[in-house]
Amino acid sequence: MSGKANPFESLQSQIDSAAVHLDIESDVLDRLKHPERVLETNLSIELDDGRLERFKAFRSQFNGDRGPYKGGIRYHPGVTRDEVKALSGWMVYKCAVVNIPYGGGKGGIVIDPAEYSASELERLTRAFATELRPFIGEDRDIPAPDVNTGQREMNWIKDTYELLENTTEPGVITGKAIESGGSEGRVEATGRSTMIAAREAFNYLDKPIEGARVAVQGYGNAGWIAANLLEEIGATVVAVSDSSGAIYAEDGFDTAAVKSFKNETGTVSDYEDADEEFTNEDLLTLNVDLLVPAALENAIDGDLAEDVDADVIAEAANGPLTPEADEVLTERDVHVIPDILANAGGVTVSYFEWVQNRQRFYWSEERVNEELETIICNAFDDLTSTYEAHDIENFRTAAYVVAIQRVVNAFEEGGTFP
Ligand SMILES: NC(=O)C1=CN([C@@H]2O[C@H](COP(=O)(O)OP(=O)(O)OC[C@H]3O[C@@H](n4cnc5c(N)ncnc54)[C@H](O)[C@@H]3O)[C@@H](O)[C@H]2O)C=CC1
Ligand SMILES: O=C(O)CCC(=O)C(=O)O
Repeated sequence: MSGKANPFESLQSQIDSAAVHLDIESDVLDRLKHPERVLETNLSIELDDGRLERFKAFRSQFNGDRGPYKGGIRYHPGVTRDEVKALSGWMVYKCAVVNIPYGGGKGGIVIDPAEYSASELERLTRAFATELRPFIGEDRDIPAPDVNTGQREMNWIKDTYELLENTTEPGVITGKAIESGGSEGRVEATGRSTMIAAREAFNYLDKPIEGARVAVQGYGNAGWIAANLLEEIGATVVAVSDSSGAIYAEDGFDTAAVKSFKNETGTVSDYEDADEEFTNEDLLTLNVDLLVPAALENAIDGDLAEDVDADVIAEAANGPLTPEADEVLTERDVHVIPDILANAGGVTVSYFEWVQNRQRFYWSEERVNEELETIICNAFDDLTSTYEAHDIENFRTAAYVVAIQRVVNAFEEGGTFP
């Protein structure tokens, strides 16, 4: 996690901004701002050289009013208890804004996975799955991938859970490999919803997406797919970055070629067809039509927001803007498509995966993408009609108004979503 803002306080401030537009009792509001429970555990595993090492891990279950807790597991040295709490809260409102029947959860292990072997990571992941076992289940809490985790880790968790429970329950986790019960389209889903949300926003704002100049911060699962699909619909991706630095091409990148280069070398820096290399800060303040932060929280704070030179920001990452940045950008008339909508494709296709697992009936990629398109477009329409009807200051607050109302309705109806 970069920057100084505490992401849990950012979440609470986003909820407060929306509550102004809603008629919610203060005790109910207070409940919406705190996790129901947080598991904190120490995982000791044997390293390849025989030593033991201890890793701190968390799982936060924020709110289950609309269904089982749902959300990814992150492996990163910057993971903290408050970060996991914030990420689990964002999941609650994300699932509500796209209207899928889940609450929100999130987990993390404090580790730089690049420093460990595959067998060490497997032992650690299986140890975490063993700790999580009593708290998860297809109707209880359903983890998924996030930063530095993917199909491999999800398969290890599923396998450990099923061995311990002596059952077959692929819906206990999503983001699995296809052969283990994963869904077509899940790997691409986060970047796909970012593209759809950006396309809808440009349409709403009467700006052409064809030829729009795009900068993407973070070239992992979410960022590279968003870049690739935006290129596919005619935008020009002029800048991309990862933790090693940023690169620029005036006429736009062949995003798939940059990805192949990153796969080979581990970074986007030194990519031969770039016009220039610069810093991540330069990328965030580049003159573009669309900026896509797709790395970590707090990428843009209030000071940096003064220098942002984009018309629209689509948040593929969770929490990339601080509340101060939001204030500055609203003032400057920069439209921000919030994370809880822009990156909701990931959890939406996780929902499709869970449905397919439970029915033991698997969909084509075409069907997955069509259903995803419908859900994200409907959510964008809900957002903009609320934005207009209540004369709300920005898209983020409008999204929270829609989402909070749905959570409160479920709570007041006295139980979980069917
Ligand atoms: N994977 C998923 O399904 C979903 C991911 N997200 C969010 O998207 C964001 C990225 O996640 P993934 O793409 O899955 O992770 P990832 O691990 O595949 O990629 C992260 C990328 O960010 C880069 N990065 C890290 N720090 C950076 C910095 N300071 N400046 C520039 N680049 C930096 C890394 O080098 C890497 O390219 C996170 O906020 C995550 O929570 C949100 C919804 C679903
Ligand atoms: O696929 C999921 O269940 C959750 C993905 C996730 O962690 C997120 O949307 O931030």
